[in-house]
Amino acid sequence: MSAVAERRASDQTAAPRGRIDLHRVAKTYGQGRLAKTVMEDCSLTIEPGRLNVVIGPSGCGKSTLLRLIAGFDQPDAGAVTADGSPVRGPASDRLMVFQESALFDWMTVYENVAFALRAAGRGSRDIAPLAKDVLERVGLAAFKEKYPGQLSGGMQRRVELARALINDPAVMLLDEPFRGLDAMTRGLMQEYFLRLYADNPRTVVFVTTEIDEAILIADRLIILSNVPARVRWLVEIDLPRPRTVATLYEDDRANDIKREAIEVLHEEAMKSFRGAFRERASKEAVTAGSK
Ligand SMILES: Nc1ncnc2c1ncn2[C@@H]1O[C@H](COP(=O)(O)OP(=O)(O)OP(=O)(O)O)[C@@H](O)[C@H]1O
Repeated sequence: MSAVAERRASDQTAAPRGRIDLHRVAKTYGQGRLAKTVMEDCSLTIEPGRLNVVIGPSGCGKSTLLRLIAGFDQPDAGAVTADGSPVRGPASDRLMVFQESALFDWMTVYENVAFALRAAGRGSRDIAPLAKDVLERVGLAAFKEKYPGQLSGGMQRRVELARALINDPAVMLLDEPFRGLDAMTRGLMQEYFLRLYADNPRTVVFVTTEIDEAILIADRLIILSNVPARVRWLVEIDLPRPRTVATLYEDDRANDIKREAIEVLHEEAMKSFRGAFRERASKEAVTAGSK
């Protein structure tokens, strides 16, 4: 058993952690004429220990949803709770892995991974076996003395995953973690991620814009509407694991889910397109009127 999994197993008497509830959440950015309501009356329950994938039209509020759960932003109305307690700010129990690399360039891979535990006052003897374990799990044990700049994009993302995982958070929030990687590296990262998840299950909210990626990894697929975001469609992805891209291509149920999801996404994207068109037309009217 891995060092991280052992730590988790020793805590098995506790109730499962990592339940997230959003109750009628609203979020607006900006003020006055620049105000943009990104989320309105949005309710959602994320059950503990499941891999939830969130997908939706561009700019619909996917990152906002993660930021509210992480506690980086506060709702203007409604409530976000984690295990029944209001989310009032970031906590080590809810960790976010960002779209872009947030590694410290001046620290080695090992130092990056160990950083949060060191900052929390843990000693080297305590940290070393955990760091060794997570680095092995992401296939980077041989690279622990390298600096981020010496690694490929895929390797940097794996360091990010290791850095989040070593803290053993109840909830992991991943904001398009494989964005920008070439197709082959992305495929490998999905495999790494699924293996890591199988060994270290927990609540995951994973944002992606790729429907194939979503169906490959999800226990549950959540499609958000066009802005203001609400849950538009929620489906259990009850396909057997382990899954591979090749087996999903030939699976009727996977293809049905994909077809339906694409229809919903298309409808929502068209609303976004029409909304942007109307917004532009009304701005032009205001500009013309002020001349
Ligand atoms: N801090 C902010 N101030 C003003 N507007 C913001 C802010 N953060 C996000 N927005 C706007 O809110 C909307 C939703 O943003 P968000 O990043 O949550 O969407 P998204 O679905 O993750 O987008 P993408 O698919 O492009 O990653 C966008 O129009 C964005 O421009």
